[in-house]
Amino acid sequence: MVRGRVSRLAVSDVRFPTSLGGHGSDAMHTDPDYSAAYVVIETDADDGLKGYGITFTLGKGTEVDWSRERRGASGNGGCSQRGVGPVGQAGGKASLEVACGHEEHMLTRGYPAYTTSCAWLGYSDDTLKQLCKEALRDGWTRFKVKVGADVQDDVRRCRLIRDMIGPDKTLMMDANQRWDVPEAVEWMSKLAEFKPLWIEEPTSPDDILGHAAISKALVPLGIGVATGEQCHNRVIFKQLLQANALQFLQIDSCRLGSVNENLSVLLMAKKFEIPVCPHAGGVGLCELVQHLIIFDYISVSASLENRMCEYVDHLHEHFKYPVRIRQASYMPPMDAGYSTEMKEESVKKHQYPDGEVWKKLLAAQKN
Ligand SMILES: C[C@H](O)[C@@H](O)CC(=O)C(=O)O
Ligand SMILES: [Mg+2]
Repeated sequence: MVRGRVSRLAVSDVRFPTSLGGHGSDAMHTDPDYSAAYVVIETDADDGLKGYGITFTLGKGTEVDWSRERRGASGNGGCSQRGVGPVGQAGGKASLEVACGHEEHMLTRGYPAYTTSCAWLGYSDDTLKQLCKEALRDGWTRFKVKVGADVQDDVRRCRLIRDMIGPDKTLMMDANQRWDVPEAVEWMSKLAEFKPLWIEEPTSPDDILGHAAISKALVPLGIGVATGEQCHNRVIFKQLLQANALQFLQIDSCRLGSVNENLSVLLMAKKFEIPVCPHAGGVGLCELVQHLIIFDYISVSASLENRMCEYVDHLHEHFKYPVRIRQASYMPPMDAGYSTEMKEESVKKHQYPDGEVWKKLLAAQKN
């Protein structure tokens, strides 16, 4: 039920200097500062009802989103008044019981995750080894490594990570759109010995037929194609599915405009029997997408086969309701809402360019 009317809208340009540590770096984005256009919508409701929205960017992109949101054009973020949807609305006693069983599974075991935190492209070999060691100790069994800038370097780093994690753990690779179609096939034939489950974003995210050609060429190597983190609407996903262009579908909670757009993609993936393995990380993407993927399991796909959600171990401390990871799985959020709300103090400190953190950094750069 709607309570109150919108009385104020505040947009903040929030940036985190992740580039300083090489976090988030890949073949295309060598020095990203994980950032967000963060929106707070106030209402005149008696109980002080507020909504929160977020759009993830790599820094400069916030300027674009910021001006759009001030004009009221964006709807990418989630207003945090809803959590994982009510289970068992599918109708009938049988489906209600199945949904309750799946809900129970989530509550006890959580939703399986993989980590990207060990192997950003800008990390040294020593950092990669150390982070793999720690991740294995913490129970991680699925790992993603960034590739695509230099093939010899990729061979070395993939060998390193495969040696660290052993032959039985799952390895994924992510090229962040760096290649053209023939290059993607050639490059992956050189990395096939490391047994990747998928190559992610092998080429331009808009090249649907290119993805289809790569998918076809990689079948004999046992490598799937994953994509979706840059797909901005359900029509692109529809065409990717129709063209057999992907074997793993990666929704992104902020890139797709609204929860509804995400839900329609979940339904299409179910129809085409393609597993959804969401993109996450960035600023708040893990917090948001956990709701969607747990909903997918309970109410849409009802399967965990070949499914996992990305996890990146940065910036959760800035959220009021951060994700909870246990044994490499997302434990269902227990608070109402879409987990979008950031801590006021974090927003204040990281405002660009006037927050405390940026004032210091920008002054140091001048000297
Ligand atoms: C620039 C981002 O860090 C990007 O590398 C993230 C990504 O591709 C992923 O997590 O997948
Ligand atoms: Mg990616």
